[in-house]
Amino acid sequence: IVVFSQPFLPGTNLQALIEQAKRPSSSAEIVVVISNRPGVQGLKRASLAGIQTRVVDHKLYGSRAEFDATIDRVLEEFGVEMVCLAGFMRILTGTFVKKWNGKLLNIHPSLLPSFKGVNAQKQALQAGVRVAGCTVHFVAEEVDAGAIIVQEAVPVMGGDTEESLSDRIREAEHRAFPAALELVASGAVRLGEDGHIVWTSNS
Ligand SMILES: Nc1nc2ccc(CNc3ccc(C(=O)NCCCC(=O)O)cc3)cc2c(=O)[nH]1
Repeated sequence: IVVFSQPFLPGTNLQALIEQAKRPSSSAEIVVVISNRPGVQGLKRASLAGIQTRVVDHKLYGSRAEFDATIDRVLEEFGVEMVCLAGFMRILTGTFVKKWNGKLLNIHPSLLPSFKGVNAQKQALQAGVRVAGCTVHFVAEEVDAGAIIVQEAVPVMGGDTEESLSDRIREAEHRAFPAALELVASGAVRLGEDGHIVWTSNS
């Protein structure tokens, strides 16, 4: 699998995936970590774990299509079969998403379909919900609308701030993303032709 990360994020979702893929029982192996910016925490974490890294700086490309095509070339170079987006905040083109349909996972810090887009935790607080959480989904062309693989709920506590709620959701993310990685890498779950999740019978 490969993971994309973003500079200001601590790369803790990537770290959770690195630790999961290291388990002997894991069906996954992280072969490369790609970042769209140099010098990010995720690249350091990957190197520490002995995983190859690449930087594809989106600012060097004239279009999204060229940026995505370069990422696709790196994925093919490493023989990647599945991609995990961890803090990757660039919207991917339809061409890329179609090619990797059913192989591209993303984690979002809300119980989709509620609170799509950026600052989902803040949206939850402003909506006054008492239950929040995270969602791992297959990436579809429409942002944050792909088929849901795993969700985990967390309580919203009185006095919660965007930071305290984000920290609680992040703990859930570190369980949900590795769980989803295994479900898809092991073949227990796949994306059906109709765009819905298919659970293999013996799972
Ligand atoms: N086509 C497709 N691509 C994605 C790329 C990243 C993520 C991660 N979650 C994301 C959700 C939202 C955004 C967003 O709105 N960023 C501000 C605009 C940045 C830009 O101009 O690129 C980015 C990533 C999800 C998707 C997705 O659901 N579908």
